[in-house]
Amino acid sequence: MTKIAPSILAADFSRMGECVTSLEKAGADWIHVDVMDGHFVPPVTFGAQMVEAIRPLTSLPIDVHLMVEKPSNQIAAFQQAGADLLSVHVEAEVHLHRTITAIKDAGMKAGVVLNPATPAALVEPVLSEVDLVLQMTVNPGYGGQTFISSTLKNIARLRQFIDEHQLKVEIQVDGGVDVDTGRLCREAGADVLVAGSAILKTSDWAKAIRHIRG
Ligand SMILES: O=C(CO)[C@H](O)[C@H](O)COP(=O)(O)O
Ligand SMILES: [Fe+2]
Repeated sequence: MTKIAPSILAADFSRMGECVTSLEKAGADWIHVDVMDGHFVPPVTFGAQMVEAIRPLTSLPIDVHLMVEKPSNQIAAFQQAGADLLSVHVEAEVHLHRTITAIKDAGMKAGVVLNPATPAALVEPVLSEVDLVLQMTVNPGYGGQTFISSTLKNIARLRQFIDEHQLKVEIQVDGGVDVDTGRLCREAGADVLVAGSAILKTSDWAKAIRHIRG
């Protein structure tokens, strides 16, 4: 079954705790935390302290999407805060293999992330080492953007590579995902759909999660 990872970027930040407990009740599979540093992407959001704050409120896996320069500097802080999965952008990390190894050595699952214009081939050498590959379906930095359909080709290519090599890697997609674009991503081979606006900006989160899951 397709997993749904609601992004708390779309939450009311003054009611974050309530938001996380409501998402769990509404049927979310993971909680997606978008960390932005004002350098890799223009906005600044939150860091390991947010993970520490929400960790006691949910038993769901906390899935951290690091949109930061020098992601290796953040590994210890997110491990101590209780993150389950740490994903780093291939565009932000020169020593990708070393950073993936450090994330796994710290006891977390490791993910690699591709921007829409980054060729999928760039992560193929490390796919046997990671738990997750995240294909961005918008340019990172903001919620509520329009899905970029040319990314579907990357999703299909990743699916083919993973199946051909019989790898245990989940394909996650993130950005502009709703009922319609979520279906296209599932058909292209995605396993985990991140959705912010299409869940949190509606009045019935359980219904939105059910419909996006398909
Ligand atoms: O990584 C992200 C932005 O960089 C967010 O996870 C993503 O944009 C989710 O928001 P929405 O579903 O509203 O597009
Ligand atoms: Fe994200």
